[in-house]
Parts: sequence; structure tokens; C-alpha cells
Amino acid sequence: MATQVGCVKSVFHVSTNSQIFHRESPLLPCRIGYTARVAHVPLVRKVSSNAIRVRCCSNNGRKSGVAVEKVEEIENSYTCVMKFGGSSVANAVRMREVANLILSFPEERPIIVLSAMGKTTNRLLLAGEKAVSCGVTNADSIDELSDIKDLHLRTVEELGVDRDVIAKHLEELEQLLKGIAMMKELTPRTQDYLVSFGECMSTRIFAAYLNKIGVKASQYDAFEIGFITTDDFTNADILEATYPAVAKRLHSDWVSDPAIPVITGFLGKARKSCAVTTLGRGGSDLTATTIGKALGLPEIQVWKDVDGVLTCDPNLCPQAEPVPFLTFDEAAELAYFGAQVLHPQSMRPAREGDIPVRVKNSYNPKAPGTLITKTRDMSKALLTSIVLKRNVTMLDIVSTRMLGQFGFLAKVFSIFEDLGISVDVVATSEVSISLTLDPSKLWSRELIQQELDYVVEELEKISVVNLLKNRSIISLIGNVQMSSLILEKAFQVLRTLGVTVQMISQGASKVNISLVVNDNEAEQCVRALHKTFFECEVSELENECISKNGSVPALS
Ligand SMILES: Nc1ncnc2c1ncn2[C@@H]1O[C@H](COP(=O)(O)OP(=O)(O)O)[C@@H](O)[C@H]1O
Ligand SMILES: N[C@@H](CC(=O)OP(=O)(O)O)C(=O)O
Repeated sequence: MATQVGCVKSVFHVSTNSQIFHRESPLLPCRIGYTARVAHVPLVRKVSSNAIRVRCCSNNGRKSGVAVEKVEEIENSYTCVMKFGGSSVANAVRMREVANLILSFPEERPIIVLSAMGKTTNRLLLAGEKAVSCGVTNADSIDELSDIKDLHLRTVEELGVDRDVIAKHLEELEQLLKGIAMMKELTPRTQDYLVSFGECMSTRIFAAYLNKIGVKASQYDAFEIGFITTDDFTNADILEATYPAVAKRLHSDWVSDPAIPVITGFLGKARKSCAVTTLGRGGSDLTATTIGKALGLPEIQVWKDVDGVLTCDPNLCPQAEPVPFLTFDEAAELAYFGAQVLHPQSMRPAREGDIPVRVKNSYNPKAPGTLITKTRDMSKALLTSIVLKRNVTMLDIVSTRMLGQFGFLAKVFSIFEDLGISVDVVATSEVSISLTLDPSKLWSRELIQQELDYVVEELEKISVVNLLKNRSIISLIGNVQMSSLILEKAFQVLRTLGVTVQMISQGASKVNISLVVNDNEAEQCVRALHKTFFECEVSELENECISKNGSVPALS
């Protein structure tokens, strides 16, 4: 029998002969306190008292529907995820303020994700590097280890929680540094284990403090509750199995014993080796959005030390202003092209789950922050933000015409694929390609030259290669429908500065125009561009152009 289900976004019809494939667990905690048991086990997205949204396929591959067997009320579940970064929980005072902030939203039942306190991750990395060469007897007196111990012990003392919550971790950390000193090496796997101490300790302290002030909280290590990743230490990817596992664990714990979960950001468990992994620097944002998607929460909040996503890095342009609204695509592009404020992969789960992300300032909670959603009104938008990625390597590759044009492109990109190197910006002509390499892949200093030499050697078999170091990518994130106006204004600025643009790319991304310039000119360019786009009045002509949404004014 065909069943019609009223959905949040659309209506699905199920016919008797459509086969629905199993996508995820049949039982998932849902948006506002309901559980759906679904007859054909599709992916349940969100449920309200009278509506359900599901994703499923019929056997001919087209979207079909689902028969809902039963929708039953369950006990309260969570309402949002709140992630606090290192700057938000840098010391005891900050932890107290964050606790008060959480309590100032009594209507919320949040899941809390925390980063390591302050600069702890950097200190752990430095301590590990020093341990490699300092000798076993000196490992316990590495400055960074003392700083970490001081900070964490001072914090537990000032918050009045039992130092036992972190005593074992501090002891183990010292042993680990001695081990690294003994082995005289720090593998990526050990490095991930080493930095995990930061998040493991901050969450233990904070959960203990919440309990002390009478707010029931439970600490969780992400690698123990289902965050399954690839084995790519220092930059692991979250695997699909994470979503149902995390949802199931957090949901069932809430049902059996309701408490605010305080979860380590940034960490996971490698699928093959079962070792602790990290998600890349700033990875707690990704932890938060993953939890948001897993539980189908109505909102993901990311609390930082700035009033939201800004029009530029405030360290570069102190006049940078918060951007009130962004799309997932804009935020992802901005993060990918180097804005430190968000982890590059963090928008993916939010986009897939269609869950709004709010970027807020824990130092200034009243500021509205930035709301990131699937779509927004672009009719008045020109430029949203300017992002700078420094120290980029650029390659100019000119075909020696031994291959046809299509063979040439394929061969060039297969070389990068074989070496596992990502390419950021690409511009092509019939016989040449200019591209920039993603510096995050070229992580270890020694490897950079080796890898680059090999790339060049391979490319020189089919082309003439010019390797250009010390370049910067300036990304203009905004309404690419207005690209002519954006480019006109940008090039006026660059011409005034006498800067030559070495590559320009406005590709499939509808939100980003990338310009490549010399490193030593880049900061000056960004400041001047920011001034022109964000600190000057918009001219009448531009206003007219913007309101026409896409028409370009004549050159002045
Ligand atoms: N476009 C931008 N908008 C906001 N902040 C930015 C931007 N570009 C760089 N930043 C920097 O990112 C910082 C916030 O990111 P991060 O340090 O990762 O926060 P947290 O540790 O709180 O998660 C800000 O303090 C700011 O210096
Ligand atoms: N502590 C980790 C993970 C993280 O997300 O930190 P933050 O939220 O402070 O950027 C890092 O420093 O990379």
C-alpha cells in the first residue's frame, strides 16, 4: 500500500514495488525529542511531532519514499551543539564564563565540544619536537611541559575541582615525552597521541567544574564514542560509520542518565590501527558539525574570540567587520582558502545535514555573530570576505606537444594524483597550465623539496616546468554573479599599487575569485582591497548594478 508522509521539506510517496536501500540505523534520535521507527530502514533526517524527512532510493535509482511504521515520543534529547575553541577556555576565568554562558540558555539542552586550553596544542607539538633531541634525562624539564602542567594544575585549583581529574594524564604525558626522547623520533601517530592530551584534559576539567556547580555533566573522549576516522594521522577524515555510532551512544546515554555531554574536539580513532587520530588543526569545528549532523540537531554553535566570520583576518585588517550571513559554500571556500576561523572540512556535515551554523564570540555573547545556512539573499551582496593564503608554490607547466591537449591535462593531473598532492588554483590555456599546490599537504619541511623535485622531474617528461615559490593566493569570496564589477574594482586597486597578478581563477565555485601575487606584495594588496570593498561608501552606480543583480556598470 502506498503511504504518504508529510515531510519537513517535501512529500514522499512510497509504492509497493519500490525497494528502499538500507542507509543507516533504523533508530535515530531526532530533532525535537521524537524517535522514528521506519519500516524500510532509510536514512532518517529530522522528525517533528507530525513530520519526517527521509532520504532513500528506489530500485531504479530515483528518489522514492518511505513508509513510516510508527513515530513515538521519547524523553528529551539535545537541542544544539556548542563548540568552544582554545581561546574560549584558555584559563579558569574563561571556563567559568563559558559555564555561565551555557547556563544563560536554560531552554537549551546542549552538547558541549571543547578544544584544548589556550595554546596547549602548540605547546604539546613543541614539547614533542624538543623531546626528540633533548635526551631522556632532560625530557621532564622541557619548558612547554612545565607550562602545560602549570596551566592545568592552576586551573583545577582555581575552579576548585579535584586535581585527580587530570593527574593521570599529566603523569602519562611526561612518560610519553620520555618515550619520544628515548626513541629519538616523533611519528605522526605518536604526535596525534601526544596532542590528544590537550582536549582530554580540558574536557575533564570543564565537566568536573559543571558537576561542582550543580550542573550534571559527563566527559567523553571522542575516540571512545564512535568517531571513526581514516588512518591519516595529523589530518584524518571522519568516516560515515561515525554518524550512527555517535548518535546511538549520545542518545542512549541521555535516555538512561541525562547529563550534558562534554566531548573532546579534534580527536578520532583510526579505523585500521585503532590509534588516536586528529582531524587537522582547528578540527574541533568539524567535531561539532559532525555531532550536529549525527543527531540532526536544529543548530550548531561555534564560539570563538571574534564577533563571527569577519570580512578579513583581523590581524591583517583591524577594520574587518563581522559578516552577518554566509552560505555553506562561501564559508567552506573561505576556510579552504586559509581563513583560520573555520576548519576547512567543517561545513561538509552541516551542509549535508542542512543544519545552520552560528559563529559567535564567547567574549562578547551579545554580538549577533554569523549565521551560515544553505542559501541566503545574494541580491545585495558583492564581496563577503577577503582571504589570504601565504607561502604557496606555483607551477607553470607548458606542454612540449608530445601529447595531444586532452592527454596533456590528464597526464599532468595523474602525476599529482599519484603523489597525493592537492592542487588549489588552476588556470589553463591550450598548451599550458598554471597551478598552485596545497601547502597543507607539503607539511614536513624535509619532504617539501623532495616532493617538489619529484613532481618537477615527472612533469618535465612531458613539459617545460617553471617552479615559482613564495606566492600568495588572495581569494575574493562573494557574489561571483557580479564578477565583472568585483574584478574591475580589484584590478583598479592592484594597478594603483603596481602589482602584477600572476594567475587568476574564477572556476566552478560560484563564490570565489582567486588571484595569485608575490608573497611580499600580498598583505599590502589585501589591506588596499579591504579598504576599497569594505571601508568605502558604495557608489550609486554600483548600488544600481547590485540591485539589478548581475548587470555591470560601464567603466569609469
Ligand atoms: N575571516 C576571519 N574571520 C574571523 N576570524 C579570522 C578570520 N581570519 C582569521 N581569523 C582568526 O581566527 C581566529 C579564530 O579562529 P580560532 O583561533 O581557530 O578560534 P578558536 O580557537 O576559538 O576556535 C580569530 O581570532 C582571528 O584572528
Ligand atoms: N586544539 C586543536 C583543535 C582546535 O580545534 O583548536 P581551536 O578550536 O582552538 O582552533 C588545535 O589547536 O588545532
